[in-house]
Amino acid sequence: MCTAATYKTKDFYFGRTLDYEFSYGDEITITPRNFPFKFRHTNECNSHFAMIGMAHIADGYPLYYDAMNEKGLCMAGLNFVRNAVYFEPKNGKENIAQFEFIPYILSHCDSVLQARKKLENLNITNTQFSDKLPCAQLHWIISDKDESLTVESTIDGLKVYDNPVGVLTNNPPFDIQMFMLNNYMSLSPKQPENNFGKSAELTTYSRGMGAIGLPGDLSSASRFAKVAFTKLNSVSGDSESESVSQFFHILGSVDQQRGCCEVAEGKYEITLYTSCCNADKGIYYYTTYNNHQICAVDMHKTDLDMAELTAYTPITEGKVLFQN
Ligand SMILES: C[C@H](CCC(=O)NCCS(=O)(=O)O)[C@H]1CC[C@H]2[C@@H]3[C@H](O)C[C@@H]4C[C@H](O)CC[C@]4(C)[C@H]3C[C@H](O)[C@]12C
Repeated sequence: MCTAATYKTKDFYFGRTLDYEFSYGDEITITPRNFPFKFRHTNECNSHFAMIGMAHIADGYPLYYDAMNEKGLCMAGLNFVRNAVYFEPKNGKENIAQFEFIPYILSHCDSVLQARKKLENLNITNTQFSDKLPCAQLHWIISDKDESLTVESTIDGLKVYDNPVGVLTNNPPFDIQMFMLNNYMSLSPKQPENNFGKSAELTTYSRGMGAIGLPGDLSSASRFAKVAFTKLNSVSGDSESESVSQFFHILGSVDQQRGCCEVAEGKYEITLYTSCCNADKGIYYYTTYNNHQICAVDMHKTDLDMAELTAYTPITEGKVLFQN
């Protein structure tokens, strides 16, 4: 399972948890402006916006899971198993292979508005990166400081939804996830009033009772409601450290601990990493399952006019800071 969220203070933040039972070999990858993107079915692009994000690099190509570009446009792919359908290339369409979708949008678009235009004529194709890497079944969130979209390629074609809550998890399809939020509209960070019945003498015996009914399990529908409630009610200072700290707390509300989600005999899905992009500053923050120290890579500390990728292996072991 995975969860993505946005957050706005002085700057705009975007990130995701990557929940899975194994890693493909992830690297924080900077694609500079002159890296040649040889798209499979459309014109190659040798000069474009630079981007940074988490990717698996295969044959020198950045297979991004989530990323932002230098203009502050952000995007993440999350599992959408059994619902994602990709098509053969179609005449008259901009045909983009599933694995090219993040690089294509982030190299060409400076905003969600521009991405929306690109999506009007886009067909996500079932072209595999290689025999060893079949198509991942995903749907996507595309965000900037002003708005978010959800993109789903299904049997009915490409669907583009406004995403007013700025969150995404996995199944069911996005319109159903949004509809199910109706069930939670009476939840509140404030203590509840007794609306149950006048004759029942009910008291608030604990703090936090306004959100009783907010799900806490790890299913995708439950994480959607949990993280949306947490994000929409989040309060923090607007400094970089307060904002980043709060962002990790928002996604921490749907963190997956080893042992709670068994996917095969003795195999468990865990939060392999959590990312937080400062989309205004081009900084990619992350933590990993065993490293809670927030680490960061700043895209502007590399030469963005190069043609070669720069990759950083995530620091996966944490250190305890003894004070005595
Ligand atoms: C496994 C990841 C999604 C995690 C997730 O959503 N888990 C939820 C599990 S569940 O549904 O709720 O059961 C996805 C996100 C991005 C994916 C990767 C990216 O799409 C880039 C390439 C694409 C290639 O086609 C396959 C390898 C790959 C390197 C993908 C491997 C894997 O499918 C990734 C890493």
